[in-house]
Amino acid sequence: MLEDDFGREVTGVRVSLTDRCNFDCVYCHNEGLGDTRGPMEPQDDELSTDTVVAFLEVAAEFGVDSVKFTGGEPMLREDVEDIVRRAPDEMEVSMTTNGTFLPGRADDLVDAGLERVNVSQDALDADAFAELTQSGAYDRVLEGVEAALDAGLAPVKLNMVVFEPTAGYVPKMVDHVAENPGLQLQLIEYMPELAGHPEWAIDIQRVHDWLEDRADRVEHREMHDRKRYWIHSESDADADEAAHTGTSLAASDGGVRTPPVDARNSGMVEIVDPVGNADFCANCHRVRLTHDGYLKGCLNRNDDLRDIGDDKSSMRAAFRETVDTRVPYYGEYLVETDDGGWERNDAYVDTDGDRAPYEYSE
Ligand SMILES: Nc1nc2c(ncn2[C@@H]2O[C@H](COP(=O)(O)OP(=O)(O)OP(=O)(O)O)[C@@H](O)[C@H]2O)c(=O)[nH]1
Ligand SMILES: C[S@@+](CC[C@H](N)C(=O)[O-])C[C@H]1O[C@@H](n2cnc3c(N)ncnc32)[C@H](O)[C@@H]1O
Ligand code: SF4
Ligand code: SF4
Repeated sequence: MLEDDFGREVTGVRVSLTDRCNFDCVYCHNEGLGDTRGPMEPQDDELSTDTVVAFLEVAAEFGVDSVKFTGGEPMLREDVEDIVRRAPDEMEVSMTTNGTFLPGRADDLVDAGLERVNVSQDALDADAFAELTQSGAYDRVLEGVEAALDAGLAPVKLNMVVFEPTAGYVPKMVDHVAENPGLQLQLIEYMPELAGHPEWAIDIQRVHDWLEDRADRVEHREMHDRKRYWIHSESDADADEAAHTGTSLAASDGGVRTPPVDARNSGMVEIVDPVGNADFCANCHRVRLTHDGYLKGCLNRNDDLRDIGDDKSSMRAAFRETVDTRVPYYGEYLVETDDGGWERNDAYVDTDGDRAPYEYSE
């Protein structure tokens, strides 16, 4: 297993299969690949099926035991099933998707070896969903979640980005997963680093505090030192109160409610809180492959992109170099200033990437 200079072993790879998407979510960081907007058709710069598989085989040689397929929207590619089928047996294979293409394909993905899936769902309300994703596909996403559950993917995690426009929906989403066996929830702190709009962020600690108050059990996940809360669902009356409390989660004075009185079921809620979190970065064990064949050591960086080339020897070299040079983003690449802000560490001002950064536009 390869380890970087900060003692972080690399155990996972995240592979963006495309930078295209059928949604245009207002918050999208697109895993650092620039805008998702553009043609929907397959593009010439996308890695071939064979290249993705060869890269995974190289990663397995280095002891990597999990792969996450992401995008853009990974299921816009017709060969996802093929790639999953050909992934090394020793790897846990998962995918993060907006869910719209799961109906009709979830069974084939399971046959191919997909073990679990994360589906992005930011709200339980069609209008809010449409506003956030700039799409009218709410019902289709719900069908996608059902298809994933029916196909036996376990767990099915709902990914919800928590920021000003969604914070009010947190309590309902928490109840939703507590009431539906097979579902789990990831509350993802809004990351403005690539997407801009820092003013949309809310204080994620308030969500931690609120969950802590409701949880029967709290666990720490080794990866990123993330916290997991096990939550009972509430009676309908409590859910109404929780929805009200959710509105106050978005308000500056915060909102903490009393524990549930009528517990029926239990669900897992995990908080993904990377922003300004040096502990999160100190426990980061994955490298990323872009849709057009560049390795990067950190989601937030685009100045260290390394071409994997076409053959396994260049892939091995790029992998080793990427691990050798990867650094925790918060705490090392960025260092905290006296006034609590973050500035780039002079040691990393001269970077040696092979490629110009991907671009975003408003
Ligand atoms: N900054 C940062 N954000 C991350 C990292 N991993 C996940 N995230 C955030 O969480 C989002 C959802 O991640 P997913 O790809 O669904 O899955 P995951 O939580 O990383 O992995 P699993 O829980 O194991 O499925 C990402 O798109 C990021 O916004 C990371 O290493 N660094
Ligand atoms: C970039 S998407 C790619 C996969 C797929 N299209 C989807 O939406 O699930 C991966 C995850 O990143 C999350 N995400 C996108 N932009 C984000 C941001 N600015 N802050 C936090 N999470 C974000 C999305 O919610 C989604 O769960
Ligand atoms: S569905 Fe995923 S990739 Fe597409 S715009 Fe939304 S977050 Fe970005
Ligand atoms: S080092 Fe980069 S990719 Fe890893 S957790 Fe920190 S911000 Fe995320």
